[in-house]
Amino acid sequence: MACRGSRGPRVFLPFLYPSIFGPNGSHISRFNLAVHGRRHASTDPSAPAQDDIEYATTRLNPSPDDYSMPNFADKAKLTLHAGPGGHGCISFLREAYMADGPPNGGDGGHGGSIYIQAVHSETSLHKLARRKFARAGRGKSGQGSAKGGQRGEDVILSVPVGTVVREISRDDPEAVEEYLTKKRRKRRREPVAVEMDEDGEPIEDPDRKKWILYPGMSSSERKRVELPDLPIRDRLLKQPKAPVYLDLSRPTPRPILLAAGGLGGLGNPHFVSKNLRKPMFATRGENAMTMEIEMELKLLADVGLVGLPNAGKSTLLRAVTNSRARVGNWAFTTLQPNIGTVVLDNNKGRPVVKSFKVTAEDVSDDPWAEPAEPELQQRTKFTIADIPGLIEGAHLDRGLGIAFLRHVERAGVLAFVIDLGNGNAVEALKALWLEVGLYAQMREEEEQQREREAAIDWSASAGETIQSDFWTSSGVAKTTTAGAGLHIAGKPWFVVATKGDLPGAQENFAELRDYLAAVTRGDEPHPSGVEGAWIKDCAAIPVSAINGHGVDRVIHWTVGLLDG
Ligand SMILES: Nc1nc2c(ncn2[C@@H]2O[C@H](COP(=O)(O)OP(=O)(O)OP(=O)(O)O)[C@@H](O)[C@H]2O)c(=O)[nH]1
Ligand SMILES: [Mg+2]
Repeated sequence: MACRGSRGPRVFLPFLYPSIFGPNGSHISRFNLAVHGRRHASTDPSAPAQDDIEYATTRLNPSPDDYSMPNFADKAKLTLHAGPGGHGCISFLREAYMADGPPNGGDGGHGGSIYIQAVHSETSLHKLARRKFARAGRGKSGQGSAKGGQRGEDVILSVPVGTVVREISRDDPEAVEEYLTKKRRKRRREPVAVEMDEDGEPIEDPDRKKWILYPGMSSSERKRVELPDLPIRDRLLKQPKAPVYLDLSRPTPRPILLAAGGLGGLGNPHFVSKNLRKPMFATRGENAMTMEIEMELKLLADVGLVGLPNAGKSTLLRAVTNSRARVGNWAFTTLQPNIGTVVLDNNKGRPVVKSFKVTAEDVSDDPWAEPAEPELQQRTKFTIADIPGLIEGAHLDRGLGIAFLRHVERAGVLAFVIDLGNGNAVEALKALWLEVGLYAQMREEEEQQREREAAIDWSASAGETIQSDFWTSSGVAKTTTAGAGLHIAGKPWFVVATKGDLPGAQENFAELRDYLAAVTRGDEPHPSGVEGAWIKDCAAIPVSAINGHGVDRVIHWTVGLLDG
């Protein structure tokens, strides 16, 4: 696969091509040795320092202002207001020669609900983060001539695949009402004294507030009117059980309910009985729930690049993809994650790199359907996430902290990008793994805490509500904690030893390679120190991303790990 835009200076780097040149360097020609000696012998005082090497401005060595930075947010907090129901109507048929017609008040419309859907077309939460709240439509009230009110408009929040949704709090006035009504009804069956308020006045039945009385009634009529028991109504949609926790790691074929709208009130024809032919009342629409949610996007790339600041991660991303990530010779050039796509088939259907992935395609339209049998599919591309650099002590919130690691947490493969021209590569790798290990530990503790909290049932009507259980029944499962730290340390990983063109890179690389061989043999512990971590084949691939040298091997190696 040809590297994109590899038009740097013609530097010959034999150690980037070990398959052509034997380990003893026997095939290196005199000319090559001369070039090599001039560029890499760090002991040579005439060797140019890193900053002295002039690189032409190319796609891989762009000027710092040649980049694209789409809007991006990986966190959002929203307050959801479901729509309240419209009121029922009190009305009677009036026609010529029919002065006293039957009741014909329409029912109120139901309030709109709020749903969430994970779609591939969204890549960021910035639109929702700006919005702060989402409000579904209110149901319209019913009208005369048996005209039902219009339903409130539903709201569907479209979020990127990889979003985790957590409920922070909810206020469901109807659930509280339902609970109190049940309690009151139970008490009414037992003879009790009428409840009095502080002034000794009898407390008005709270159920009365749920009725609308005919506006033409006098106040004495209002006091005398006998209201029936509130009808028990079936909910169209059950509120999801608290606390909502959704891990939308796959596109959802249908929107998932977050907050159901209130039911519309009933018009007066519903209350006609043998004894009451002209009911002068209707019911009010239900109040709707308010819910506060927090969303967190964990990008779903196949490969995650982890490295110290200024290591060359963004340059590597540019070299293997069409990304226009910002590159600059200073730390923290990248401030938000970049995703690039490596195309393996040149978009012509003919594979350049053969790769297969196991898919359990979520094409089924039914979220409750059994997951489909996995099948083998030709992989035509894979994605790489480049995140801001980590510095030593990032877990203590130094630099930009370790929060960005959430974007590589779900990657299938981790690629540690290490600058061969900047200090000992082995030490750099250990420092990075330390931060990654601490991050994994922190996430696992958070997860356990959340599970403990979820086990406590705070709701009054515990176990009574039925949820729309998409997340549990369809396999979009809650994240389960693996053994301590293993959910990241258990992933396949490799090292991309970059800036191979710099002086001293070769010795540094040789030390790194020996160290990784020892880790693979089991002579050295895994750099994270986690027991049982992945050490099947720890490799280091030397590249010079700025020249596009060696980057094809990164692609082949990654594909091997993804397929493995
Ligand atoms: N000599 C040489 N320089 C390189 C190579 N790759 C990247 N650089 C330079 O290293 C500097 C940093 O590169 P970036 O790609 O921005 O590094 P980064 O890891 O993304 O940095 P942050 O985003 O700050 O974490 C730039 O000046 C690049 O031109 C390489 O292979 N050889
Ligand atoms: Mg960068």
